[in-house]
Amino acid sequence: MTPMPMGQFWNNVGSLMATTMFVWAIIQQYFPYHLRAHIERYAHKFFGFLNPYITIIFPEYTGQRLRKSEAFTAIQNYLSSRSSIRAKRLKAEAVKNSKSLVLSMDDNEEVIDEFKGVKIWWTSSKIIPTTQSISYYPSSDERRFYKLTFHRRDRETVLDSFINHILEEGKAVELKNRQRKLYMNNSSESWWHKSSWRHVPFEHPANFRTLAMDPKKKQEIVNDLVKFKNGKEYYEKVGKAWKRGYLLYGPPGTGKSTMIAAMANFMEYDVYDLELTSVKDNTELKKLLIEISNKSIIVIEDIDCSLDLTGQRKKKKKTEEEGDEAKKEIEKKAKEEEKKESKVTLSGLLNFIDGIWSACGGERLIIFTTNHKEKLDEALIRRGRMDKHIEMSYCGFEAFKVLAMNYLDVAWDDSYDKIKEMLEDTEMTPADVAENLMPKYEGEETGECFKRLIKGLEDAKVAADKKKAEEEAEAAKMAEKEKEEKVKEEKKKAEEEAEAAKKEKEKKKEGESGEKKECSKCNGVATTEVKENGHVEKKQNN
Ligand SMILES: Nc1ncnc2c1ncn2[C@@H]1O[C@H](COP(=O)(O)OP(=O)(O)OP(=O)(O)O)[C@@H](O)[C@H]1O
Ligand SMILES: [Mg+2]
Repeated sequence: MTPMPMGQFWNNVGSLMATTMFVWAIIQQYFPYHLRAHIERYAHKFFGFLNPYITIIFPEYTGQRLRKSEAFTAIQNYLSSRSSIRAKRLKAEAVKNSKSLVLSMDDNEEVIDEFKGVKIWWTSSKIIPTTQSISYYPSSDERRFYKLTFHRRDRETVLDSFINHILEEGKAVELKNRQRKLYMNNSSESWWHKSSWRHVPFEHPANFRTLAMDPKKKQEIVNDLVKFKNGKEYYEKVGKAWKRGYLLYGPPGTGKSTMIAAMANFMEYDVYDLELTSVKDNTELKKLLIEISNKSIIVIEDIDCSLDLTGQRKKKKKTEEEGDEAKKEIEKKAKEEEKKESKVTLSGLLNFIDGIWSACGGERLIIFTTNHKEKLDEALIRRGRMDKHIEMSYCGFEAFKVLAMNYLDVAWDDSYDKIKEMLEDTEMTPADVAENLMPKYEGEETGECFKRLIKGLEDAKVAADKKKAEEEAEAAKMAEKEKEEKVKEEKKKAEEEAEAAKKEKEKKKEGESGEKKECSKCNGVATTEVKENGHVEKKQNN
């Protein structure tokens, strides 16, 4: 048999395709829906019989688009190392302080992979819905996916070992290229954002070595973090979600935010900085929670100022005195403000931290910071929600030694004993100590910096003493005022009592003179006094 010429072959393929498309168009036009479904099923079977290739789809999101699929991310990372060799259109992303680029396949690209002699095709695609629906979230309908195609004779190799291989490799690549990120939540008004979080690379240089605090306390925190990081099995064993809450409290400038950054660097976690005031309501809070990845720190700074978490909304101001127009205007403004105001409640936040949803994903730290621990609701900081309470306090001598090393590169010297005494005597935040220690011009001497600190401490002491004296004077004034008030009150009470006694006496006197009159009336006849309806009647005795 003579082989078919190439031109004729392509002619035949072309006409076959044209016929198929024509037949399909007719079917779509004239066949009722249920018949079409039957035809489609059989057509699939028929083509499946002819087509020896199997495909597996890995969509980007799982569970009704709530969570990003781990498999998708792993494949993305795995392919990033492969596509640089084979794909022609690549997407580039800078990682690790922009020192290297990670390349991944662009949409609708294909790469050919090989594993144990088996040939595999990867395609990256996205489906853009054809329906002209009007949506607030135009881009959120795009569905990206990876398609894996292989010959059916390689089914075992692919399903049994290749898929495991890519997941492991993908995770390894992710670890290698991981650029940690700092996330912030999008305002609920910015509906055009696909995700609820935006991010920038996390590049804070803080670490536990440079963090100034009592070394024992610092070591305790480090031990706690290490225990948490290695605690996957332990948490499973005790049936607890793999998360831990820290409450950092203390005056401004004592290193709470610095501690968070040091923790993130130590644990190699991403940081999610949650701004509660821009979260619309509890449902949105849950949505944010679901999108948070594992190995992360969720931070809510200044929790006492974030929201009115008692569930009480601001009371409307009285507008009675205002004119009608002004009243309407004020009401309109109040309504607008209420619309903008976050409706997140305390119970919503409690559930966010320790509710059923909080167990979606693991290996998470939740950190609250506050300047006023006493203002927080008991339920919010109970163990289980905030497991460890860490007080960040004023700069002690140990903390000072760390700062001196950080800022001036000097170890402790006995000649500065004065500073030690002063630090014990004065309350100065590490932020202030650090600022005093920092050289102010190129080549400034260490001694100069210490002198500045001593001067700063002296000033702080004078200011603190002055403040204390003022407070004491104020307290004495208040006490004096209270005493005066008390004396006044007692005097008033005594006067009132005297007045009441006087009135009573007069009443009694009046009563007696009345009785005497009656007696003169009854002229020696024995009588009995009977009180009836408030009237006094005299009845003659029998
Ligand atoms: N314990 C500390 N160790 C090292 N540096 C510190 C420490 N505390 C404060 N600092 C320095 O002071 C600056 C302010 O500290 P930080 O922002 O961490 O304070 P904070 O407690 O978060 O304050 P606030 O309550 O106002 O948010 C930091 O930039 C840091 O350089
Ligand atoms: Mg802070």
